[in-house]
Amino acid sequence: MGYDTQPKASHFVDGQYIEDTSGAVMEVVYPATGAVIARLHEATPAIIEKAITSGRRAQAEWAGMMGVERGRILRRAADIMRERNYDLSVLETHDTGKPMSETLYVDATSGADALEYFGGLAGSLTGEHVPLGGDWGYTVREPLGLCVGLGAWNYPTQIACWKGAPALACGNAMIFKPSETTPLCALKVAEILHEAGLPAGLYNVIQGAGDVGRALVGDERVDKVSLTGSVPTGKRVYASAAEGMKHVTMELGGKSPLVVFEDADLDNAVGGAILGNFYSTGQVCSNGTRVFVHKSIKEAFLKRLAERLGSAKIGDPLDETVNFGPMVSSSQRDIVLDYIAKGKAEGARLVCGGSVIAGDGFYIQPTVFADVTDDMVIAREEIFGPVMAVLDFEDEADVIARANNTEYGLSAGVFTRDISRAHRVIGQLQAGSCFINSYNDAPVELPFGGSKLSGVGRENSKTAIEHYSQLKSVYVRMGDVEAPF
Ligand SMILES: NC(=O)c1ccc[n+]([C@@H]2O[C@H](COP(=O)([O-])OP(=O)(O)OC[C@H]3O[C@@H](n4cnc5c(N)ncnc54)[C@H](O)[C@@H]3O)[C@@H](O)[C@H]2O)c1
Ligand SMILES: O=CCc1c[nH]cn1
Repeated sequence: MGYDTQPKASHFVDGQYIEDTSGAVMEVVYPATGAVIARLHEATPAIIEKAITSGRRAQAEWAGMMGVERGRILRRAADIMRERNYDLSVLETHDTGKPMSETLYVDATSGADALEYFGGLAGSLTGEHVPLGGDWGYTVREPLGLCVGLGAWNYPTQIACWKGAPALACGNAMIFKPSETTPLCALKVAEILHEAGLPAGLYNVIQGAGDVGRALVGDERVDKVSLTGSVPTGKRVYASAAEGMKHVTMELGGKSPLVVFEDADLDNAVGGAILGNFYSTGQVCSNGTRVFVHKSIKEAFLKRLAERLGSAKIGDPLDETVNFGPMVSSSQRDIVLDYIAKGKAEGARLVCGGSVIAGDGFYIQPTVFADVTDDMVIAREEIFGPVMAVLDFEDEADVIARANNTEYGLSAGVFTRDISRAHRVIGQLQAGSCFINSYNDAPVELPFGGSKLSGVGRENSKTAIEHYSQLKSVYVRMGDVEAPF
């Protein structure tokens, strides 16, 4: 069948596509060519109001349904997503520029995993019985109410599902606002959920940039906000949510360390560094962009890395043999080019890449800097593009201290054949999502999220249930009440 990149309308609210052409025009640009592939409108106050009122109305009934019934709908949506994986992957590629060699295996499939996993859990979200001598108590797990999801542009389908699936499983409604850069995929998630039987109003998608997000976060009828985005946005959204004492999940940025010891399997370590720096053209929050390599193997590591980067197939992301696509936008590419210039100016050694690739799309070469020192800007700030910084180390305690010397704490990885060292080092690294002899795996069964400035709360796994529900405690007295007077 194939999806049209121009959706029927900009927003999906109360079970149907709706439009309000008085909202500012948003042009959707295909990163591989620079062509405009859709025109949408930002949500107006009227659209925002409809999303909130329909969400609240629908949530009250949804919360009263049995968990297994809610779960059945989510699992049906997962099946539909898997059936439509090809078309969803083509759309994801148009939205983001990520190559089909990735989107076919990661995006809708990861979204379907979340729907399936939380659909499976929905029937088991119970409280507990607490014996209290002659009396007893019990807890009831209740939904939070109306949740708002705010998405980043790197994984539009995955983010829409990672937030929507646990929210709905717990009996909440969700209004999801995708990134203004990649607004197309979440509309398909909403369509599929409703096709699977989700009652109207429970998963509304509305479009817009920061202003629309701000209006949602500031509305007193919203009970929870889950943001995937940058640290500066996270600080603003967290502060605004705090005004209304709303629940929050913050999935923010990082500058994560990947430590390669001298006994590591070299090709596996190089593979991990490639996955942690160049997958999705480097636009992954958890990327291990500070690669600490033991001095004794540094040159061998760099040689093998340069060889393997030489075989990257850069090009049309719709060609399934291509494995490195464009950046999401020209402005993001400019940010990355600016960092590359800073790396050169600060005296880092450019091992490979460093330039744009001529043409209409937003391509840039996979770039590796060596001899990077801790104080350089490219070792301190999140670049969110295909730029790897390789730093030397010789001592375990020293590299742990240097790896932790950052305000971020999203991810960390270690490559070594010494299993004791692997666990000892990971145990001391300050990060929420860690990897041993691997990098960037994000299965739905494991919690995902950061510490320090990288975030609050966790997505995925049973832990996410804690972030989309709350417990009511009930004390039951079996005898008479003894009052003092
Ligand atoms: N930890 C994670 O899971 C994760 C995953 C993907 C991306 N990220 C991070 O996201 C960033 C890149 O994405 P981005 O550029 O889209 O992030 P961003 O912070 O610019 O925007 C994120 C979302 O917040 C919205 N927004 C912006 N200002 C707002 C405000 N004041 N109130 C409410 N909403 C507002 C945007 O419209 C967008 O939908 C990187 O820092 C990356 O590390 C984190
Ligand atoms: O971009 C961050 C979320 C993520 C990590 N791996 C896959 N998705």
